[in-house]
Formats: sequence, structure tokens, C-alpha cells
Amino acid sequence: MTSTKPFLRALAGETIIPPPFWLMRQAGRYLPEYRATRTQAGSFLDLCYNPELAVEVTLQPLRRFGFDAAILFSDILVVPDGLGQHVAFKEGEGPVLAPIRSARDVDGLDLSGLHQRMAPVYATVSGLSKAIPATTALIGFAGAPWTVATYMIEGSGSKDFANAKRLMWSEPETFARLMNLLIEATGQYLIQQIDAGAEAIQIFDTWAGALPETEFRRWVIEPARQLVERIHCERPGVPVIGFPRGAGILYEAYVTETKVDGVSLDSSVPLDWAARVLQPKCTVQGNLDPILLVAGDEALDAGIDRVLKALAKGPFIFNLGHGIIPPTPPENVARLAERIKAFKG
Ligand SMILES: Cc1c2[nH]c(c1CCC(=O)O)Cc1[nH]c(c(CCC(=O)O)c1C)Cc1[nH]c(c(CCC(=O)O)c1C)Cc1[nH]c(c(C)c1CCC(=O)O)C2
Repeated sequence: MTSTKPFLRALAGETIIPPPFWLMRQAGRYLPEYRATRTQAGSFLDLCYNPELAVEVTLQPLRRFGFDAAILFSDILVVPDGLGQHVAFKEGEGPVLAPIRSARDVDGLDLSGLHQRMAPVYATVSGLSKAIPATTALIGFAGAPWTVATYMIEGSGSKDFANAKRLMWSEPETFARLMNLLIEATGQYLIQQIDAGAEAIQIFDTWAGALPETEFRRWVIEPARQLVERIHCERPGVPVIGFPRGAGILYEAYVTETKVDGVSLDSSVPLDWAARVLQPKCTVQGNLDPILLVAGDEALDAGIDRVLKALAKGPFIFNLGHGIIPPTPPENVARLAERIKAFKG
């Protein structure tokens, strides 16, 4: 049965004019109504685990801009939290975790409490599936094991991932144990989101580009391949989008080997190459530079037009190359939405 939702039709391989669109981090601090709800919720994690408020902040950008997809409001770091690692979000600092640096630390993680801890997230998904407009698709998501592992091992964001890479190379068995736990936890978590009403899945591998080729194949492609296989096998018909940010020419191997239905392109991916090499293999999504949404004006229009011209001739979902940043004026997002909706091919 063909879906009536443009986002899902595009993921099934249809070329749609104007293309469906949504934006990574479409809910967030650039919206005053998000900041108000966030204050009401208390901490960021309190917001992620409050289904009523998480539904509300997911809907906020849909009301303003009419996106074709809603993405569950949560975070990739709820999974470590659900495995028993201490996770907090510090104001102005970002995530802070009790770092996992040894075999004993990995022993301390526990899969058995995951679904109980994630119950409010599943409740948010099921609330959203009833609350979103009939033509809007609902995206569930998780961080990819490598990206989640970097935060778990570093204990925070990082520039060079020195601790994560050191564990990977110096204690390969411990690192593999952590990664295998994350592959299993992430697979279960995504299946539960689908059962609660998620119609498509996106896997965020924000730090994929930090790994050399051999390790990229082992710890970016292989886990994504396993997750895609599990979802396709256990919940057939639910499409998966992969986002191996910074993968460069390894985007091609990622698409071919993981069998993702869609691939999200970061802003550095050349458009003509993506149209020629990736788009015949799967739906492409992307890849406007998020800073153009801060710059606005003619630079924004020209950037949008370049992406549309290069990618809208095949299966395509318009998005950014990475998430919206807080200084983005909401008017510029409205400008982008209008320009895409007016596109005639
Ligand atoms: C690496 C990563 C994280 N989280 C995420 C990623 C992968 C995608 C990417 O690279 O952007 C994914 C994410 N985070 C959030 C969503 C919600 C859905 C959406 O896109 O609208 C999604 C899909 C909300 C959030 N996640 C976070 C916020 C801001 C928290 C706040 O309101 O104070 C939001 C709205 C916090 C967060 N969460 C994370 C960091 C490093 C930070 C701190 C930096 C920052 O504040 O932007 C981890």
C-alpha cells in the first residue's frame, strides 16, 4: 500500500515535487515556545522523560512551519542513562557522564532496566502518533553505537576522542563488549519505538568522520548494517535513514553495505557526486549548511536553490547537513519552508 505521507513515499523511492522536508533539531532553543516549555519542565532530561511536554515541544515547530515529518523529542544520551550510567546536561556545558574507561565500568552497565527507564519515551511516541497531522510522518531515532560510545567513554563532548580511540585500540575486547551492548540496546530501543508508533527511524552517527577507514568499516558500517537488518527483518516496511556525518567518500560503502533506505548528507558532501553515486542506491536527505539559516537573505535562498536543483530530480528529502543552532532566527526557517513549498522543479 502506498503511503499518503510524502516523507514516507520519498523514502520508498518516489521522486516528489516539491520534496518533503524537515530539519534536524527542528525542536529546540531557537524557538521561544521551546524555551518556555523547557523552563517549565526543569532539567533537559526531565523534559525528555515527560511525555506530555515532550509531545508539546515536538509539535511546536510543526505548527509554525508545516514540516512533513515530526521527530520524537528526546536525546541520543537517554540510552546510556537507561543502561545505568550517570548522565546529566549542564547549563551552557552540554552533556556530562560518569566516564566508562575500563572492563569493570562496562560490567557496571545493565540492559535489564532499559525499557522501564525508556517507558516515558515510548509514551511520547505513542502520544505523537495520535497528535500529528495525517500527512506528517513520525520519526523515531537513536544515536549510533560509535557516537554514543564516544560520550560514554569521554564523559562529555570531545574534540579528538582520545579516550574513546585509546580504549578501542588498547583494550579492543572491552571496547567491543561496550559496542556489542550498545548494538543490542539500540536495536531493542528502536523496535520498541516502532511498536509505539514510529514510522521511520534515523540513526545519528554524528562522529562517524573521526574514524580511519578500517575502524569506520568495523564500528560505523557494521553496527549500522546490523541495526538495519534487524529492523527490516523484525519490523518489515519501516524505513531506516543513516547519518554517518563526515564519512566523505565512505558514504558510498555505508549506503551499499548497510542497506539503509535513506542517507542523510552532511554539508560537505558534493551535490553532484551525491546525485550521481548515492541517489541511484537510496533516497538522499540533506544537506543545507545550518549556518545559512542564521545568515538568511539571498545567501540562504541561493543555498536552498542549489540543493533543490541538484537533488530534487530523484528520491529526496530536504534537510540540513546538521542540526539547527540556537541563534537561528525562526523567520529564516519560515523563509526556507516557503521557498521549498513553492519549488516547481
Ligand atoms: C550528538 C547528539 C546529541 N543529541 C543528538 C545528537 C545527534 C545529532 C547531532 O549531532 O546533533 C540528537 C538529538 N538531540 C535532540 C533531538 C530532538 C529532536 C530534534 O531534532 O528536534 C535529537 C534528534 C534534542 C536536544 N539535545 C540537546 C538539546 C538542548 C538542550 C537544552 O534544551 O538545554 C536539545 C533540544 C542537548 C544535547 N544533546 C547532545 C549534545 C552534545 C547536547 C548539548 C549541545 C546542545 O545543547 O545543543 C547529544
